[in-house]
Amino acid sequence: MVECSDPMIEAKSLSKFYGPFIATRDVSFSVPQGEIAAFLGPNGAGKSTTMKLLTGFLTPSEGEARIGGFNMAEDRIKASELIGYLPENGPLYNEMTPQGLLKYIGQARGMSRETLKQRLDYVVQKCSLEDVWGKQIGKLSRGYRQRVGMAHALLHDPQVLILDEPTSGLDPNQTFQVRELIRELGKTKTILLSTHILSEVEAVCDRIILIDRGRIILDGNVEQMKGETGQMEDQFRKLTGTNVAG
Ligand SMILES: Nc1ncnc2c1ncn2[C@@H]1O[C@H](COP(=O)(O)OP(=O)(O)OP(=O)(O)O)[C@@H](O)[C@H]1O
Repeated sequence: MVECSDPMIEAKSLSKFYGPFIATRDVSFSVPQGEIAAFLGPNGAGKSTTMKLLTGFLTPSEGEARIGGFNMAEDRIKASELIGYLPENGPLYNEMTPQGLLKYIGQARGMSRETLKQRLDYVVQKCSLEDVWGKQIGKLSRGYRQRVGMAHALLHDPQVLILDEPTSGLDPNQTFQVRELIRELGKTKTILLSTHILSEVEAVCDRIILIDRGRIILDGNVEQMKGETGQMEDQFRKLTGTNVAG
């Protein structure tokens, strides 16, 4: 367990340019230990790009990503060990089964047999994977693939979770279950999650970071996000000038 006086998640002036196109510009925020922060913004605002920069899947054009005080560019292995990352669409190995994939990942991470068994039991139960444990991932529904991705992110019991639309593709029962799981995990972990479901934010998050066209336009609590009308959707529309994504 890293005891860290620095923020657990820190974006410092992160910019990502694709040729002349600016995906993110000067994105700065930090999430302290034990906080659940929502990362909101319209489609194409730069949420996934920022999450990929924070997790080291993309290299920033400018700026710095820090996890648990470790600079992702300089201490990538130490920083990565602290992170569980649920990417937007996989990557999952379609020809493997959840059982095969998660065992393989646990072994690659150097887990002992006993620890791996305990962690597999935990993620199977928490992510409700019993029914699909031996099926090919490529043949699973979107919701089940999402749950395998969540199990992948949780397997090594990381201190920091970066979850890109964790409830996307889930039915209402599963959405409720994952929300409860995130709430439970938030008691001990630091979480940054992106979502388009504003009710979810109110239900689980302490903090809201809103991005639009690559720039942070609000960083505050739920009350600040509700604004004058007391409705997050109104404030979202007002600040981003677009329709609320559903
Ligand atoms: N490899 C790339 N090359 C060029 N442009 C890219 C690339 N990857 C992302 N972009 C662009 O960067 C912008 C930000 O994309 P990003 O996926 O981060 O948005 P997002 O906020 O996660 O959107 P969504 O809510 O739709 O998932 C978009 O305009 C996207 O088209």
